[in-house]
Amino acid sequence: MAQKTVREAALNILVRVGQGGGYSHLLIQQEISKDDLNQKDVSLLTELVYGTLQRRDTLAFFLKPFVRKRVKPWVRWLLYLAIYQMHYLERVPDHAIIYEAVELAKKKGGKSLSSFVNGVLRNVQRKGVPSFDSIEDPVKRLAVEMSHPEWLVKRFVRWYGFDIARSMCLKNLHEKDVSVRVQSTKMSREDAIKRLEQDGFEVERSLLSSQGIIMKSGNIFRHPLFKEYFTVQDESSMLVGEMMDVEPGMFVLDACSAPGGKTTHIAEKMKDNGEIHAYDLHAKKAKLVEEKAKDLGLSIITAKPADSRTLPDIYEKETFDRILLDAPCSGLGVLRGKPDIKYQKSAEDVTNLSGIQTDLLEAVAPLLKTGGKLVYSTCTVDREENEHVIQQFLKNHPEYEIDPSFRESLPVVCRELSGLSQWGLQLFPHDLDTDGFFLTRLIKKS
Ligand SMILES: C[S@@+](CC[C@H](N)C(=O)[O-])C[C@H]1O[C@@H](n2cnc3c(N)ncnc32)[C@H](O)[C@@H]1O
Repeated sequence: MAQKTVREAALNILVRVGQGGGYSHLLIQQEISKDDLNQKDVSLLTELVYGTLQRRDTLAFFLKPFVRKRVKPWVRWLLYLAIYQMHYLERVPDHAIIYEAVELAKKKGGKSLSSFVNGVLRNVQRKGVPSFDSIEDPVKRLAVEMSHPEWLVKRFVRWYGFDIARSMCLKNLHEKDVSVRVQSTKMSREDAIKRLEQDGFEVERSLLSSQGIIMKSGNIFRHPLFKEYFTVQDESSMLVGEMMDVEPGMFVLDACSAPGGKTTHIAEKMKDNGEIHAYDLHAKKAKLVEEKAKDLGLSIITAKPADSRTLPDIYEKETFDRILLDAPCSGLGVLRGKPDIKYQKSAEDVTNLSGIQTDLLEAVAPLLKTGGKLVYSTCTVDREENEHVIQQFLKNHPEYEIDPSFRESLPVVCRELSGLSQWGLQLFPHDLDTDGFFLTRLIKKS
């Protein structure tokens, strides 16, 4: 695909995301599979879409002094796309970026629009973008500079203070390395690393999971062993499987399991011996868990659709040795890979989700055996969905406590992190370059 066409494809995706017509990561995936893109095109498309979307609010601030009238959404996205490249990317000279934007404007909107786009971009080039110093309020300034909505920045600052909020927002703007988990009943991590290095990949060992490998270069999705031996999973998610403290032969419940990343990890930890009962609200999603287990050659997982709030109707009390509640959440920890989320979620969503998380926890808690362990996790950095859910639960359930061995069973690199509290571990994206993630382990006292 010619570079100009990649820019057009990027613009089309941005416009669709802006209209609420799809998620950026899925639309990029669709575009990649539709066209025969080479690796360079794929990288450029991904960079243009994510970069522009990640910086949307900053780009709007940059553009404001140069556009006084209302413009159509696609024209606005075209200008954002061009200013993103002019301001943040060094590879392409400004005149080439402006030329391509003007050509695109001509193709989509005719001569007068192309003159408008040309005029705006030439002005931006000549006068430069406005300085953030013109925004007096520090929270507002941070929100604009880091392109995060103000309500969210306010919340981050309220929970964690200005410095952590700033580091987190900054990290959210940048892509992270892909990490994978090796199917440990089939291959050791060392053998996997040897094989990948022989095949030209650069990799690092994860410090959060003995099965984790961080890909520093190379496209793991195209590796011949990918489907049967590897699962793409953030290191923070791998930590959940590690912290489940399972053994072969156990009876395990995974209450919110799709697409099955953690379920299959737990099965691997159990050496595919025992039983895992996996549920997800949607039948289609529960199928994904079964398919994932099949690809990896794991036999102990049974996945079914159900609202896990109804599981007490299916199971006797004190049935399971281990329970995982990897709860549905706002996803505010995964903004690096899914920038759309920051513009879509609201404080009200967070509150609603914390209600669902509490209900799920209340429903599954009676199903744990005395002496059994329950891991609660989310991929968010919001206290209302994390510590507050756990605090409230423990207040109402004196039979439960935080597992006293939780802290010492964490990997060494996690033990001094600022997010480690009496309620669990809040991983920030800037701590260990993972997603933002919360996890804790409760134990039912005997
Ligand atoms: C964070 S995701 C789970 C990710 C999964 N554990 C993994 O590692 O691949 C949360 C899941 O909970 C499911 N879910 C939401 N509400 C639910 C409910 N009431 N009962 C069961 N599953 C639910 C969603 O469909 C979603 O797949």
